[in-house]
Amino acid sequence: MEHFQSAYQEEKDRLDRTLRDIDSQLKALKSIPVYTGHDFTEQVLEAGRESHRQQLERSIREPYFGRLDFEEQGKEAQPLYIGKVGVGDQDGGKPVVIDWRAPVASLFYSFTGGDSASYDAPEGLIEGLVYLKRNIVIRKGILERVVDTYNKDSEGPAVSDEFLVYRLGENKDNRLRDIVSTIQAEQDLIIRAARNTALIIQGVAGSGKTTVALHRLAFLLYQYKDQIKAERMVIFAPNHMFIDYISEVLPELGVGDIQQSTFGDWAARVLRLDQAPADGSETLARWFDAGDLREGAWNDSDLPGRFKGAVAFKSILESYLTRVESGCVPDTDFEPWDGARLSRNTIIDWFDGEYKHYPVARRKERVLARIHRWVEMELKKSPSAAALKERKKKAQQREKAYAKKWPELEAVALYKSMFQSAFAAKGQPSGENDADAEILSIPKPILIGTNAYLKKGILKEEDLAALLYLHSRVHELDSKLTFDHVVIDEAQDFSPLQVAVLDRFVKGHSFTILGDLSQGIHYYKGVRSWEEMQALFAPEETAYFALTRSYRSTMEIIDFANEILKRGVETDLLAVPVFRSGEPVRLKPAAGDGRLTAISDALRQVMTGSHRTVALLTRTMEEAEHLHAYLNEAGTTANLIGGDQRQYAGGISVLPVYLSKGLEFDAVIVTDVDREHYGPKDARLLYVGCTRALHELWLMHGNELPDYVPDPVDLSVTGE
Ligand SMILES: Nc1ncnc2c1ncn2[C@@H]1O[C@H](COP(=O)(O)OP(=O)(O)OP(=O)(O)O)[C@@H](O)[C@H]1O
Repeated sequence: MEHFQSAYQEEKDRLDRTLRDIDSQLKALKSIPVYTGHDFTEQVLEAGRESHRQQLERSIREPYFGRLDFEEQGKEAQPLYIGKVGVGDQDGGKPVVIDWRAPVASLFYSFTGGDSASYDAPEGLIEGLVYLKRNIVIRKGILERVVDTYNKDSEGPAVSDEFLVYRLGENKDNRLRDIVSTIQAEQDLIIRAARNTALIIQGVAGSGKTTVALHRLAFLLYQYKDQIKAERMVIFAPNHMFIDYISEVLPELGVGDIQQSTFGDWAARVLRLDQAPADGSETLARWFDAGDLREGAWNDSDLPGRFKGAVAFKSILESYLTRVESGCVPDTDFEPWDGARLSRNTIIDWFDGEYKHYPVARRKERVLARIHRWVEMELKKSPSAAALKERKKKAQQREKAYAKKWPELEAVALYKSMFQSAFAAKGQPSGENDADAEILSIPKPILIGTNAYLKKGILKEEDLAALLYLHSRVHELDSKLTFDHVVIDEAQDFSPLQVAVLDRFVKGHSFTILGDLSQGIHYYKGVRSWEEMQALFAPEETAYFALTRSYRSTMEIIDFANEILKRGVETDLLAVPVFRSGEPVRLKPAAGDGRLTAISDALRQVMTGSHRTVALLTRTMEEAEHLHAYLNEAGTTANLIGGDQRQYAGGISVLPVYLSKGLEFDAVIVTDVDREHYGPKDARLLYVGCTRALHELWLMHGNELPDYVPDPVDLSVTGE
């Protein structure tokens, strides 16, 4: 007790000193008049002062969150205070607060007890001793809590989770938050991994994948500030509401300007499409409406998304491109007017010789420009002004007609013509060359289906990766469109071809790819194993990490969700809970006429707690609309969330379970947990729903529970 009191007093004194220091730095900065003139050097200095001012203003509210007493070999032990931003002392000398991303700060996260400690620094491995690791909670400049997680002098467990459990027990509002004060060693390894590697991370639900990815971006920007720019980094997320949900973490970490996009939106920008083709509503309905629609559609060759997302599809595109390239130059000489002739052989020499190293669209452009120059030279040889005029006119017409004989080399046009020629060739005697054979390997139903909608000018989400691949092969990539680093969240719903295409847009395979195969509910397009992604890279270009601890939910919820997985999906990817106990999971009947009343009763009971966010997860969109209307009528304010939702407002949300992926709520009520709604293949979907809950989980069930829902008597589940 005495120790804690003295620790508290010690930290309070230190905090007062730090705040005074920051305050006087701020005052000094503010006393310099803001420069508004045109001198460039002065403008740069002013921008530097402004960003320093902003940093200090953030620091003064919460200057640091941790302390580490470290004795570097051969030096004296000293306390290091670690914060979200580094603060130097008034004279720019010794740091008062160390940035959490600095090499020495990694000890704060990686040290888990023991006699010696070390960390990697630019100058090599630094070794020494850790005496104290302390968490310090400061809110609005006031010291709230001091918790020692390691003290060399005291007995007991080396590093305790007490502080982490305290943080996890808090209620959440409508945004994801930073975790700088409690990053775990396994997460820190990923955050600080080297830049030029494709990291592939399998993390169970709630293991912090999204959070870790965002912290990694902030780390990369700090560590490689001269080589990486925020605007050239991107995080791909599944939908706009999710982007809104994560939108505050990066600014909190002091890094803005990082692009956040869905794959569809980005593809539409690159391909200059008017609109991003989304998963069609009929696809979603087919896959997420309860019932038998999906039966018999689980083979890859029946699933267009799986077929078009496979790396094998890339070789089909390649061989089609080879065919297009070899047949690009029209099979006639070029005659700008009668009597003048440029032989096809000369044109082929240009196309296949001098310009060979350019992408094909550029080769075409160059050849046509050269032909034009040749025409101009020839025109100069005209015998009279009248002949010149006449020839010029003819040449213009014929150049235009000749250019038209070249194939159109835009991605969409190429893709369409590929399907058309495959369609036309089907049923004909076997292909004349290898290229034909490749194209003809497209399964018939996919060929017929795709050709039919392409003809109508429709594109689907499943076509985007192939279109981007074609685009990147025929055009030179605009450097404005390339990335320094790419994060793919919910990557289990990405296809290998999507990643292969992105690899063409990113420097040095600099990827962070995160997902959870147990949450692979977009089965019709996503990956089935991480090897599918790993195979895209050479072994030395990629690294695999697994996150198995789950931080979001209580032990009761995790045990329950794990059981669903064990029974419904054969998997060894089970979550290990942090020791945080809460309410038992509740199973309540809600069927027939009393269904809606039972659900709203459950909601009322849940709302008596201190929860700030509660979700009602229905099985389909239609049921969400229905339930929402019912609650509204009963005077309960709730937000209905649909597929095109752009913002997440918190409070009570009603949404279909498949849209809840990636989000979390203090309490979750899953409705209609019965065999009619959750068929044998829906265990993953129910798992996603259950793992959205932080503190409380209720399942409202009809008459017959699916086999994979555990018996309330087992586990710590209460039922009725
Ligand atoms: N080290 C940590 N300290 C405190 N909280 C953490 C830590 N790691 C994760 N969390 C919390 O756990 C929750 C889950 O994190 P996050 O959403 O990033 O996980 P995820 O793996 O992306 O989840 P899912 O796949 O289920 O969507 C968040 O509330 C996050 O703040």
